[in-house]
This record gives sequence, structure tokens and C-alpha cells, in this order.
Amino acid sequence: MRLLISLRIITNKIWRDLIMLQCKNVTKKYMKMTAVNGVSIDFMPGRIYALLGSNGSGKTTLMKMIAGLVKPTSGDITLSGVPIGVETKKHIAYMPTESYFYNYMSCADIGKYYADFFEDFSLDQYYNYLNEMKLTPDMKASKMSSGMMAKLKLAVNLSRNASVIMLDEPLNGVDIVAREQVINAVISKASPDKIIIMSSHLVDELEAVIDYAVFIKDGVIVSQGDAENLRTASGMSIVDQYKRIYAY
Ligand SMILES: Nc1ncnc2c1ncn2[C@@H]1O[C@H](COP(=O)(O)OP(=O)(O)OP(=O)(O)O)[C@@H](O)[C@H]1O
Repeated sequence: MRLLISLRIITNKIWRDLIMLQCKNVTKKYMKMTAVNGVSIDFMPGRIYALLGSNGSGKTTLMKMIAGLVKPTSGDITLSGVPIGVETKKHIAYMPTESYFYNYMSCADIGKYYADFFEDFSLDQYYNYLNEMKLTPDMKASKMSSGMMAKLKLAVNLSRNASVIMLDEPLNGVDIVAREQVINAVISKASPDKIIIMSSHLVDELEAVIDYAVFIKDGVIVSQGDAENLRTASGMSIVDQYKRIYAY
């Protein structure tokens, strides 16, 4: 029995190590402008991460590099030891800030499209998320408000069984009541084999949900750590740390 338990612990550890996402000294330059500067983060499964920073601090650029959409100027990003590329892309779901569906598509069409495109997409989960977020299959992308579109993007991305789920500003355009639906949907996706990364300016809403916070300013990480440790060390909530770091 003990041997069995030890074996399970070791197997879990190997699995966890396997899906680790690592950014090592990552820099992205656009001509003379440095958007991300020497960023190193180890993302571990089973945790919800918040990338926090004011406008233009480099959050989206970092996410795009992890998603394989933008190439770092220098540094390494690996998932399970594999450099970001064709192989890693299928394990990473990335929700950008922009809406990216054809206007003529309904929620049902979008579900079918995703089911055809991604092996790990679950139509059942998708319909559950639509239902939870008060969207119906017949709704057309062209007729959606920005809040509805934000929820649709979220439903689509959470319905993938990807190892890494990255949500860029998932609360943008979402009203105060619907924010709870969004947060609950994200929490429902958290599991020991998944890394969830969210960026947001709305730190209040994320405070209770996140396990780990990364503060980025002008492309540089100014503070990062386990949310609880950061609170204990500073004697401040993540919200207050945010205000202190980004005060002008
Ligand atoms: N394609 C690009 N070409 C040139 N500069 C860019 C490009 N993309 C981003 N930048 C610049 O890189 C910096 C970081 O931008 P990024 O979008 O990563 O910030 P962000 O933290 O996501 O900001 P926001 O919260 O406003 O979305 C900004 O100064 C931005 O102008």
C-alpha cells in the first residue's frame, strides 16, 4: 500500500514536472522599443496565475510569445522542455483581447468550427459554458455586445482540454454581475494538470482567485510570487501592492 502511494506521488510529480511552462530571460524588442525585458517565470500546473500591469507593460506580448504567435528576440520559452513551436501550440489555448469570429457565425457554428479544428475541444462543455453565461446557440457574433463577445471567447477557450489556458483581459467589457460568471467559469477549469494564466487591470476581481501574481512594469518583472506569500511579506493585499507599484 505504502509503495503504491509513493509510486503515485512520484508519478504525479513527474507529470507535474512534465507540463511545466518555463520562460527564461525572455526579451522582445520592436525596433528600438523593448516590450518585454529579461522575463523569467516558472509556471506550474494546478495554479492560477495573474499577469498584472498597467497599459503597455508587456502582458500581451508575453502571452503572444508563449502562444507562439510572436517570436522572442532572445531567451527561451519551453513547455515540458519543448521549445514553443508547432508541437506546443496544440497544448496551449490562448484567448486574445480582440474578437476573432466571423460576423455571420452563430454560437452553434463557432462550436462546430472549433470541434473540427481542435481535437481537445468538447462540444458538451461548450454548451454548458454557453448556458452558464446566458448565451444561446442561435446568437450571432455580429449581434453581440462586447460583454457577450467576451463570454463567448471564454466559453470557446475553456472548452479545450489544453494544458495551458491563457486569457488576455477576460473581464474586459464584462459587467459587474457577469464578472462573477466569468470568474466561476475560470475556477471550474482549474485542475492539477492545468496552468491558467490571466492578465487583467481589474485586480479586485482576481484577488480571491489567483495563486500566483506577476507584476510587470515597462516589460520588466518588478515582483512575483505565491499570492499568499506576497501578502504576508508585504502586509498588503495584491490590490494594494498593485496600487503601490503602478502609482504615478
Ligand atoms: N506589434 C508591435 N509593434 C510595436 N510595438 C508594439 C507591438 N506590440 C506591442 N508593442 C508595444 O509593446 C509594449 C507592450 O505592449 P503590450 O500590448 O504587450 O502591453 P500590455 O501590458 O498588454 O498592455 P495593455 O494592458 O494596454 O493591453 C507597448 O509599448 C506597445 O506599444
